[in-house]
Amino acid sequence: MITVEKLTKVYGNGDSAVTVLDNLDFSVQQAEIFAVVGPSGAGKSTLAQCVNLLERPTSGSVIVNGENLSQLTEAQLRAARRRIGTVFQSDGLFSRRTAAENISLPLDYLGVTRADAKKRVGELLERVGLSSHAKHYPHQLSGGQRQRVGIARALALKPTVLLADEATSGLDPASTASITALLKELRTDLGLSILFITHEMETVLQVADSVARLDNGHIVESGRVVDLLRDASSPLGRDLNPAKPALPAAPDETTWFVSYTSAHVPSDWVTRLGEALSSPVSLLGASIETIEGAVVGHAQVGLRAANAEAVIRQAQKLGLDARPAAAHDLASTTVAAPAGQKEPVA
Ligand SMILES: Nc1ncnc2c1ncn2[C@@H]1O[C@H](COP(=O)(O)OP(=O)(O)OP(=O)(O)O)[C@@H](O)[C@H]1O
Repeated sequence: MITVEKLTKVYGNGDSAVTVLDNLDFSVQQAEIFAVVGPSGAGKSTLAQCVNLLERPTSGSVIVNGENLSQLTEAQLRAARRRIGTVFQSDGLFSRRTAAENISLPLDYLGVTRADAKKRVGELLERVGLSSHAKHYPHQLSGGQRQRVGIARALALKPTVLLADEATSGLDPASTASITALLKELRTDLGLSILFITHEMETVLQVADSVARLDNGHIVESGRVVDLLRDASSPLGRDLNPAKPALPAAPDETTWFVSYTSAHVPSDWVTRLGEALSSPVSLLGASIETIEGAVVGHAQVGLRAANAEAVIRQAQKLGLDARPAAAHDLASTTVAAPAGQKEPVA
């Protein structure tokens, strides 16, 4: 488990002091992937460096499995860092060493016997699905495979927590999907606490159980991904699963934005809503995901003459939040409905 308490990092002093991280508080539970997402300059790299104590926080604590890293001496810190596996954006592999030799490095450094290192490397290669690539050099591997080797190396000393700093940045979508799938597998099988730092919002949805948005050194919003997606008023929830292109509503219809706020939305809710309103409901577009076994997401529907309060009430009964579509609900490629149709028909 990783706990970050009132973590603050200030660079420089006096007039030139810059507060890059301001009082951050969050924790990553055992068997949880916690993403920190933010734009360039938000403080993500600084956070990563403070978590593995390559940078000393100005104040606040980083506690890993009950041990406050910020209070350790340099020697104690070197030992503590071994309990944190780190995966970086660029895999950082040694080009003249094979995949197996790269994975073996932390074990060699610790003086593990050859036989034990060989056995452990074999297990790790299997764990990341690269047993048949043990003797390949980095240039003979794809970007995703190199990153798998990087992950295997990060796991060599059996850490309980894993820090993934832009681990999928620069990978193509298929490789990203395979790395996020591997991280989820490791979380579940090994019970790892994984802190996943990224600027890629779409990857957060694929990988994370919980997420915090870092902006200008502050955590501006955080929560479990599934809860944020079910909260129709959450900007982060909206950004995690943005509206996709949808059809425009027919001239006699108004576009409504409908989001799943409950775990029990019936799969035939479009039909049921139409029946309850005694008016057909046209499905114009939808973005539905399954997270933690529950369906979450949103849809745009076209509604004909219907009382707005009745729409909201009937939708609520189905576990949905319904409101007339606002500009941010409509993807940029949507052909907007004529201006007169923005208000619900009373
Ligand atoms: N050593 C330093 N001295 C002074 N300011 C720094 C230092 N390192 C980083 N900063 C500043 O801290 C802020 C956050 O930088 P950081 O690299 O942590 O952001 P980031 O979210 O990782 O951005 P990116 O995604 O572009 O790497 C920036 O304004 C940066 O200029």
